[in-house]
Amino acid sequence: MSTDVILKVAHVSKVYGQQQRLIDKLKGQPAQGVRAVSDVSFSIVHGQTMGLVGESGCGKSTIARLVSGLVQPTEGQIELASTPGKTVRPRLQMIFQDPFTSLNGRWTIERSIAEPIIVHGLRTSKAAIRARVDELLEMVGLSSGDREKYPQEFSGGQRQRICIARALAGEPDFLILDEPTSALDVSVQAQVLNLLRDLQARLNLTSLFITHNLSVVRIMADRIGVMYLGELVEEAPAATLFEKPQHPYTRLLIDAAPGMDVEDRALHPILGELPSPSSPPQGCRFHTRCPFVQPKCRTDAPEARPRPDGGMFRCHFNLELGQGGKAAGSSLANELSLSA
Ligand SMILES: Nc1ncnc2c1ncn2[C@@H]1O[C@H](COP(=O)(O)OP(=O)(O)OP(=O)(O)O)[C@@H](O)[C@H]1O
Repeated sequence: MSTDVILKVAHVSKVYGQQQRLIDKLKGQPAQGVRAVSDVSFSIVHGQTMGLVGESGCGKSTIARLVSGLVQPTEGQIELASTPGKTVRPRLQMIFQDPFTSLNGRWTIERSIAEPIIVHGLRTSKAAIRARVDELLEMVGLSSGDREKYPQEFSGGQRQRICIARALAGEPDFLILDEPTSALDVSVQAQVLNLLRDLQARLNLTSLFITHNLSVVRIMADRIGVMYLGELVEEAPAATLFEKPQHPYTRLLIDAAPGMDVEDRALHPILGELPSPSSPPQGCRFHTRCPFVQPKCRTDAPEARPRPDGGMFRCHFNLELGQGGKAAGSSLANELSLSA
């Protein structure tokens, strides 16, 4: 692995529940598994954030669980390295969606934040641990006066700040943030995102940021991966992905997100229903909803193709803006065309 690659995910797949159910056995049917993640590859270099975006059920949280080691891949490899210059085993911390269940309600804030410091032996004396807890509280916009309080005494946004302080207390080489602001009031989301952006820059954090919100991922990530039915269908630097999406699904998601406000919480629904991950369509998985579908798409699964910016996309065709540009009232399929 090159020196500054912290996370490398190579051809990873995850099938849940592959054991044959009795009912299927009696009916003579094969075991049915949910292929939650299929042949996903990406890398994250030191100091960068990769955003993973996609509709509910596309496999984002499964990627988080695979990277954190909570579940094992059915196929493929995941390698995690330490920050350049460090010699200890790489450390990973997670920040979850729900700050209400992520903290132990019987522990003071000080105990919650001090625990990773003690477990990893990062400070040893009582005074040094306390000083570090205070420093972390200040870093996330809270104060040393909050040390003796319990999680119940804080609002959702404040609790998420405490979860962030606790995650940073372990001095992780890698952070996974799984929908860290989705459970918060809209007014609080932007504050927590601003804090995370500030910390990213100050601490040169390396992270995987999972969200179903396109505007959030645009603000937070250096690179973005777009997932559809367990597959990474496009991956590219954030700026160029939004400028020139190559996969029809990415293009439709961007087009369907008016205004791109942080408050704009969910991905806007796009045409058609999401097929079941237990029986994904043959050929290109997106063909049942693609406005540009061609006969080949129904039979052949597209390989990953390179983008000029070093990213990749999985489509047999090239997406091009039509001659007339964006005409009012016309459908997306009329504005864009595919070329082989
Ligand atoms: N433990 C499990 N056993 C069986 N199927 C599972 C399990 N966990 C997830 N799945 C299935 O795998 C697919 C991917 O789920 P996953 O939670 O990774 O998606 P997601 O994109 O994170 O969705 P959400 O945003 O709703 O959490 C879904 O069809 C889900 O029902």
